Amino acid sequence: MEVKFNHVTLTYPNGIEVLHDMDFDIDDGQLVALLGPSGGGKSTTLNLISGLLSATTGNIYFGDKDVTKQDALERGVGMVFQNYALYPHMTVLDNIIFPMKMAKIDKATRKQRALDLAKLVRVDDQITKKPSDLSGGQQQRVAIARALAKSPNILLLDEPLSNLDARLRVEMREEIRRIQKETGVTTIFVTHDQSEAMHVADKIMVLNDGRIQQYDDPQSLYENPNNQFVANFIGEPALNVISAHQLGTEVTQLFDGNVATIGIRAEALTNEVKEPAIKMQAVVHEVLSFGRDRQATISVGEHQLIATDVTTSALIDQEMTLFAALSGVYAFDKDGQRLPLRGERS
Ligand SMILES: Nc1ncnc2c1ncn2[C@@H]1O[C@H](COP(=O)(O)OP(=O)(O)OP(=O)(O)O)[C@@H](O)[C@H]1O
Repeated sequence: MEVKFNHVTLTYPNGIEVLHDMDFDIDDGQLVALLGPSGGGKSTTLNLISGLLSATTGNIYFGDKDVTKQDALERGVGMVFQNYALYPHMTVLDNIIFPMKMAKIDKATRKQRALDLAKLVRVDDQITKKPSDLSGGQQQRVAIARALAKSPNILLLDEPLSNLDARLRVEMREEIRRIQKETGVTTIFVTHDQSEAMHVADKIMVLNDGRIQQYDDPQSLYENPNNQFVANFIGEPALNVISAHQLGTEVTQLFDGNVATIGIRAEALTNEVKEPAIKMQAVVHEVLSFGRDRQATISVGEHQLIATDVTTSALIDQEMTLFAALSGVYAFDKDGQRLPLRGERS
């Protein structure tokens, strides 16, 4: 089911507007991540979609239907929370059956559907166990099956992986993607972990200060960030940021507008010529190798940078010329808005 926000705002009872002019469409069948730092507005946005919160102004649509005034039950959403919230005294199967029992779906139908869902989320060999006998990942699978029990219009996941250890997180994010693709249910997923969002989502909405910073597919967010916030938030290691005056007009004149800072991706920086590239005088302090990865620490004037494509042949502690491939170099104005390369503005 398509979700549409039409100029939605939310003001909490304390009078503070925390979401400003949210205007977006989520296509039917997509997996969308709401990504941003703490306090950015992710949970508030999710709760507006679920109906747990009501929009202060603006309208929310599911497909062609205006659901702005509907509560969570009427909207038919399935929700999964970070703490699973399974019923501890019920078996896995009964946990999945429970919402269908409440909805008075007949016994045989609900049992068959619960068995099908247990199979879908791959806990069909665990159905007689209690939640406490399952691993965190298995509990989360059951929580997803339970949320899908009533065939929701939309599936909402609030930081579903944050209680799992690193290895399980990677496994479960692939599982969420698989389950979502198999069911085709439009799914919205809250996370503060950029790598999680980049791996699972068809599109990512980056939220900060209650505003959409950018809403795009993962590759475009990485390659073409709208502003300094998005460029900083997406990518590991974080973007290198250098003041414009450090690099001089030779670099700033490549861009249209008043350049305040330049951002350089760690993998764009190299000691071997890459064209087209900008040049800078730098000192390489150290090049460390970690298996197939490398990481160099560098200074350019007063700025400390991290580079992942500097070879071990670089001179250490001596000034040398480094190159930054233009595809990984972004210019920002004083407000952090991205400036285009000269002649690139459409
Ligand atoms: N019940 C509330 N009353 C007043 N302000 C609130 C309430 N809940 C959240 N806020 C404020 O709304 C803003 C957005 O919060 P929200 O919880 O949506 O952010 P978030 O991105 O989900 O953060 P987190 O990752 O920490 O959960 C914050 O400034 C927060 O302080």
